[in-house]
Amino acid sequence: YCVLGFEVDTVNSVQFSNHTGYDHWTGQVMTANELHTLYDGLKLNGVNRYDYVLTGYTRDASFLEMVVDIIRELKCQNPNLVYVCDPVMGDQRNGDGYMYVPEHLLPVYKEKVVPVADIITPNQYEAEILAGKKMNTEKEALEVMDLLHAMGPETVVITSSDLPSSLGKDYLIALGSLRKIKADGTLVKERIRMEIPKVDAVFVGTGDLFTAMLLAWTHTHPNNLKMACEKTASALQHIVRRTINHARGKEPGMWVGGGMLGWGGGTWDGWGGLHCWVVGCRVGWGGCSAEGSVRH
Ligand SMILES: Nc1ncnc2c1ncn2[C@@H]1O[C@H](COP(=O)(O)OP(=O)(O)O)[C@@H](O)[C@H]1O
Ligand SMILES: Cc1ncc(COP(=O)(O)O)c(C=O)c1O
Repeated sequence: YCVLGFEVDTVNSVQFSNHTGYDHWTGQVMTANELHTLYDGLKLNGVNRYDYVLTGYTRDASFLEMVVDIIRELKCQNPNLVYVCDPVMGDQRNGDGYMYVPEHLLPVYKEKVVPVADIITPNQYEAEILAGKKMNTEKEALEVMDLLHAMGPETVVITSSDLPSSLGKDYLIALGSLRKIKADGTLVKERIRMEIPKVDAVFVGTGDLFTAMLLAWTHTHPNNLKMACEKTASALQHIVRRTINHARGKEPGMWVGGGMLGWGGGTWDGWGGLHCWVVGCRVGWGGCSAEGSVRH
């Protein structure tokens, strides 16, 4: 199907009853073999040419390694392919970080996946464990982003952090960094900081949604990370506000959960012709979350 002008092929990396923030969850984790089988089908039909690949939540190390093999092959098919990786591993609550996927995935992300990624979207905790360095100040955050660039990706966006905001404690900080070596050898560097008004609730799936939106907006604004991030954050802000209003009974007529969140204004039609492969979307029901939106 076609969303925001992208024709998207989705592959489940897991199929769970609900997201793992619930007390219980059941379902299947897809294996490397199963992914390979699907990819083989695409190859046999000669339809394995993509403009973008986006990966998210995964629990299986060999699956991740297979993703890397496939990315390499897809990049041979299309050298301009952009791989957008959300290294979904964990989060922090009240300053304490924790992993919600098996710990042995970290070295696979570090040594194999991040090096082939063009854009990565870790949260603060994920950025810190990938770089092996804490970020307590903005200066340290810039150093962490430089360490992540050195691992491979041209674009690093830290989707949320608890760095202090000059606007007060009701704002969360997101940071972005674009580091590009142009054909003539000059280094282009763009750093951005966004202060995002906090909604007093915990959302699951917003990181996934952020990554999907960033993919779409960096396509429209390939050399303007600020613009791409602003448009991404704007959509997120609309969606979390509508979600919380709905959850509190203030907004009628909208579905929450199961993949039917409304968009907060703007028209994104008519981009046409792009082909994108999303690995790692999830199907979930119930709760106050934005999870369906990742299926873009
Ligand atoms: N409580 C919140 N209030 C406002 N915006 C939020 C909130 N939680 C998440 N977001 C939005 O979702 C984006 C992704 O944040 P988050 O879900 O914390 O990332 P991750 O899932 O990678 O940890 C943020 O940049 C912000 O735009
Ligand atoms: C199945 C699944 N996918 C993805 C995520 C990541 O969610 P977020 O987008 O908030 O980082 C989680 C977090 O619990 C999850 O359980």
